[in-house]
Amino acid sequence: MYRAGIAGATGYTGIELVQLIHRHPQMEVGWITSQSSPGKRLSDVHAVPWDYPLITLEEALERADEVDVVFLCLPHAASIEPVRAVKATGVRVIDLSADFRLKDARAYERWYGVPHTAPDLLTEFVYGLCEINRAQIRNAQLIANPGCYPTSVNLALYPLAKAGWLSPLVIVDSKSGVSGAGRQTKLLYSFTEANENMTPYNIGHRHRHIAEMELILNGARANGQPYRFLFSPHLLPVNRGILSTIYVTVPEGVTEADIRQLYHETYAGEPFIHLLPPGQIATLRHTVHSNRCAISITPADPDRPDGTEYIIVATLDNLVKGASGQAIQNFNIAVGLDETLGLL
Ligand SMILES: NC(=O)C1=CN([C@@H]2O[C@H](COP(=O)(O)OP(=O)(O)OC[C@H]3O[C@@H](n4cnc5c(N)ncnc54)[C@H](OP(=O)(O)O)[C@@H]3O)[C@@H](O)[C@H]2O)C=CC1
Ligand SMILES: CC(=O)N[C@@H](CCC(=O)OP(=O)(O)O)C(=O)O
Repeated sequence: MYRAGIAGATGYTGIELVQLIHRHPQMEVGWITSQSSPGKRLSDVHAVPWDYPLITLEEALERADEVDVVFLCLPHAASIEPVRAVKATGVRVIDLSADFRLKDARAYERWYGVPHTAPDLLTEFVYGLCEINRAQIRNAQLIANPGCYPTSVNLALYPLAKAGWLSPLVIVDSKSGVSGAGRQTKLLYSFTEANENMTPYNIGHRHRHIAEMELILNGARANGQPYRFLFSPHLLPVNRGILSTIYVTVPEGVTEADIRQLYHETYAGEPFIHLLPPGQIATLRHTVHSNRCAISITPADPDRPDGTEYIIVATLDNLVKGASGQAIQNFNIAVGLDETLGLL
């Protein structure tokens, strides 16, 4: 049995991890932390039947060697020092924050607005996008779990980028459920503000998740100019789920059948990629509460069979494939378990 420590277990990704670990036949909870409620029990904070004691992060780090893996479910910038402490014990780390996703400290500072205090560790982390980086994830000690929006966009576009069929300007329109913002009290995320409304935010070339799209999709491209991303996220009044609508133009002569074959070949045998057949479009219900990413491919104009414009729609659950489910998948791959354990 593998024992897991969860830092930030009272947050949305943390409580999701606790639930997933309870379904996992070879994992159990070691210790869990809270910033504001140490001394209480998990069942005092969440409506769950598990009353693990909540301890401080400091105490947890002293007990890092009691577990086989530490999941860090902390706000950005709060993971950096804990990573140093856990790394020194040799225990595996899966960081759900963005602190170790980028390879370059300047990019981190540009997108996150603060200098990175452990730039030496950035290149030691593997970017845990399971379907794309599986080989590097095997046996990795330090794994940076991807962001929720970029998981949807990168899985949706990776086949096109790798084939050199992705147009240089990538326009992405995404919607996220409110849990994507974490368990916070900002007015924008209150029920009365979010409900019966839809709010675009950080639209264009402003959102920090563009850095992860650049990392994976520019990395997949064999040659040519880097892609330019226009990415417009929206706050959608549902609890969970991400839907990304992506507008692409493929080269002349590439047919819908070619594109479908490319996606089927790229994702052959992938347990968590659901490619929708012609005529179907991915919806939130295809993926909420699952670790799946659903992808649909739709020619833009039904009257132009030789048209080159397509709309790719990708959906996932931001707390599962977009966070804690992918973290478990990463753990399974890293230690050599069947990667679907606890996730089906
Ligand atoms: N929500 C989502 O859909 C996704 C989130 N992520 C990333 O995962 C991480 C966690 O997100 P999420 O679960 O939503 O966040 P939440 O705000 O819901 O939870 C944060 C957790 O961290 C604890 N905490 C807060 N500040 C500190 C601190 N300074 N030191 C130690 N513990 C602290 C909180 O404790 P308490 O509340 O008990 O005080 C809580 O347990 C973030 O980096 C986020 O960007 C990634 C993908 C998707
Ligand atoms: C709705 C909402 O606010 N979503 C968050 C994304 C949350 C997330 O995934 O954070 P990471 O950066 O760790 O990936 C946002 O747009 O900032």
